[in-house]
Amino acid sequence: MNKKKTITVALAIITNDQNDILVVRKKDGLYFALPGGKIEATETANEALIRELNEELNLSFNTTDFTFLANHTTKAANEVNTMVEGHIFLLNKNLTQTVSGYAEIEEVLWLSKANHMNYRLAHLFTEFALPKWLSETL
Ligand SMILES: Nc1nc2c([nH]c(=O)n2[C@H]2C[C@H](O)[C@@H](COP(=O)(O)OP(=O)(O)OP(=O)(O)O)O2)c(=O)[nH]1
Repeated sequence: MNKKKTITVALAIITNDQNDILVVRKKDGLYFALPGGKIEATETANEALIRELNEELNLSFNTTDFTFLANHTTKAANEVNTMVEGHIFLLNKNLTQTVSGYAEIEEVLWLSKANHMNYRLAHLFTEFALPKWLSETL
């Protein structure tokens, strides 16, 4: 039988004062996705998130800056025959600083309610974050 692989990731929903959401696109990636990445065996989801945000965006946070929202499992973006299990966290305050991408990040974008339909978004984003954001229940 063809058993699908599952990748476990920690992801952040980060907003600014305009209630835009921060999304990133990796080099060679087709989809914009929530920032974050794979959880290593030695760390909690929250610790992985802090590490990944530092590596990808050079942002420094404490674990208490985030509230855990939910786990959501769906089809992985950019990977064949793979599922992704996202541990999704919300940043407790709006981000006010300018953000740039580092390491494997090609593009960083503030997604607005006016422009989100113009971008190809990872399944996890469209299934989990988008409906909550649009209905203002984040
Ligand atoms: N960051 C992020 N990754 C996602 C989302 N949806 C989704 O399927 N993925 C997939 C894409 C990648 O296969 C995987 C995350 O891997 P990654 O490459 O960001 O993680 P990493 O930096 O720890 O990985 P590595 O390449 O160093 O091994 O999860 C999402 O919304 N955000």
